[in-house]
Amino acid sequence: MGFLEDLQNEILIGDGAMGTLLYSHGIDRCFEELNLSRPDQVQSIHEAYIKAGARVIQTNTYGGNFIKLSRYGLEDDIRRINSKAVKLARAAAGTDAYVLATVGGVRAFKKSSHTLEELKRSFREQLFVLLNEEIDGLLLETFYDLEELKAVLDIARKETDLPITANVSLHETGVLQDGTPLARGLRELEELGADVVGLNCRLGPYHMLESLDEVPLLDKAFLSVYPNGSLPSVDEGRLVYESDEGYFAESALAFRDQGARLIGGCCGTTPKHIKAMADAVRGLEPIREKTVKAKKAAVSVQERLEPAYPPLHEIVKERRSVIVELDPPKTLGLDKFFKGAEELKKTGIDSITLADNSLASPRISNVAVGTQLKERHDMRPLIHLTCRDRNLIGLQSHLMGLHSLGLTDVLAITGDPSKIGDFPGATSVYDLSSFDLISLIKQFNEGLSYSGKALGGKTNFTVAGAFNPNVRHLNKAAERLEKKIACGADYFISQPIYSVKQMEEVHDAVKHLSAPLYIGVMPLTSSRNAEFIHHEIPGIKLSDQIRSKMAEAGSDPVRAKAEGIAIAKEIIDAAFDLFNGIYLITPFLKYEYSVELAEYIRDKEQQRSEREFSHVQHS
Ligand SMILES: Cc1cc2nc3c(=O)[nH]c(=O)nc-3n(C[C@H](O)[C@H](O)[C@H](O)COP(=O)(O)OP(=O)(O)OC[C@H]3O[C@@H](n4cnc5c(N)ncnc54)[C@H](O)[C@@H]3O)c2cc1C
Ligand code: MET
Ligand SMILES: [Zn+2]
Repeated sequence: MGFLEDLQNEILIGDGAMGTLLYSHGIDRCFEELNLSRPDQVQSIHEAYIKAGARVIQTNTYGGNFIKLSRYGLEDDIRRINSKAVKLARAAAGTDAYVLATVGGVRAFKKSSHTLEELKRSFREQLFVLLNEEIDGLLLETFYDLEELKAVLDIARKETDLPITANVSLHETGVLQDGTPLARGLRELEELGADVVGLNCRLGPYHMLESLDEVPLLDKAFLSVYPNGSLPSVDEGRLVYESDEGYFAESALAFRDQGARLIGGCCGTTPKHIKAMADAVRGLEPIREKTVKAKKAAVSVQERLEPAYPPLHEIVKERRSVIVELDPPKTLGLDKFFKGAEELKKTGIDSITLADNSLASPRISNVAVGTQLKERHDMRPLIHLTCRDRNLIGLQSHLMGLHSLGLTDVLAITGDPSKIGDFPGATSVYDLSSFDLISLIKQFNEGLSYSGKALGGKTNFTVAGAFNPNVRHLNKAAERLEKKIACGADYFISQPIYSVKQMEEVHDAVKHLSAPLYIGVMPLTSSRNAEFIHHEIPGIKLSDQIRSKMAEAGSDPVRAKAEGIAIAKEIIDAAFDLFNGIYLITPFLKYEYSVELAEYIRDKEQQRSEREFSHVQHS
């Protein structure tokens, strides 16, 4: 008989964890390398599981791919590690158990961490080694990312007729990370040729049972389930799992009732758990019919509310649009800030943009300031949102908070690293990249959290991405914008530009993009300010002419301001025919600069329309 033939008629018990068991024995390094350095230890764990009643064991190859092994400098040992792993499992199994060769998922919650092509290369290499050894099937496990699992499954299915088990992992009950309901995800895996499909890791029996409630028996594929021992807790810095075997015996019976035919354990489980499950289901037939529980009343996803304002990316496609960065102060007083905001409001600008602790130094929260601008000053705030200061939990909480306050305009950025700011020792979080953050916000607009959980409503954010043209290869910077558009960016806002020539080059580099760009203009305030920007801001070079104009103004603040404004106006003149959107950056809260430039743009635009109007009348 073979693995799949046995599953036709009976419930097979799988093994339990390898990694956490080794860890509980005090081993805290690359577990797969132990196949070479401590083969006895790996084999004795396999033997302990078989003795406990496991009839299906898995090789110690979970992280045996190029991407994971190269983290330990073991990329040259991929073949040896995987091939030895199969030999150890085979030696332990004899004819008492089937040996499945394990291939573990790589992507955790960041899609952008590895491209699909990198993943495929890495898996292909590992699969090639495993399939050349004496195995009874493959076990693809711990895949949070369905796209990744489908890619591996597709490769494997084309390479072998051996049975393939494909297990996904969930952050939330019943739903995959991208929002796909579990039942649908498993069906897709079955259609791609998986012989056994199911769940492993991350959740304990309780949440796995809840998840399986909504999964019917499939046409061809059998169901598998490998729960974790429990949620982990931390004991003196070490992760520990606590659950008793009695609970696992009950759970095994409940898994059988849900239609599972291959039942094992994942992180935190031990031979004791496996024995309890094997004893519990021994002699029991698998169920052959299952009534799927009526779906819990779907969370009523309200239709997306209309945003309070027309989206900036639509406005700027139609007409001239000015947005002004006026940063929340670094100290407590806000009088000058709101005075500046009121003055800017009179110029008719479309929005005030609020930095998120720019240059990695703390400023008054832009959400607090933005809410006051909106509520008390009837102005439209655009909130910068960095990945530096908040982890994946904080970012999602922040987004829900912004939504509840009606702050729907956001600029999603990576954020300057902490080491350049006032607190260089502070952690730069970077759980997400700017690309991931843009995708996350768009996922919120679809009513789903990062883990695919329903948010009970849809947000209506519009998302800007940052554009830094002050780099060596402008075409590479433009490629990043294309990638940001693919993630969902609606428009872009650029760093300041200081030369007409650069303005034209930028226009050439972005004119093919579907998303509009607000071009950055920041007036110089003094010769020292100009010299600082020229010498110390990476990528920005001012022309000799600009620097000498600022130098000639000397230390007279009135003359320096006049020069700074005059230079900015020249840049604005050059921008006028190339970009509808202008982003004025206020230097050091000196709002009078931005007010004067915003008035200049408004008047220039007005004169232009009057000219066009009279031209139409006379023609
Ligand atoms: C309009 C605007 C507003 C900003 N507001 C803030 C703010 O409020 N708070 C704050 O902390 N920072 C702010 N910044 C700075 C910004 O976070 C950093 O400049 C950032 O690292 C680059 O923008 P990004 O976040 O889109 O980075 P990404 O495009 O995600 O780039 C990430 C990393 O790749 C590098 N990179 C980008 N393009 C290239 C390229 N072509 N070649 C090589 N390397 C490249 C970047 O230097 C960066 O380290 C702002 C920038 C802009 C343009
Ligand atoms: C991280 S999920 C578990 C991987 C593998 N099956 C192990 O037990 O070590
Ligand atoms: Zn696990």
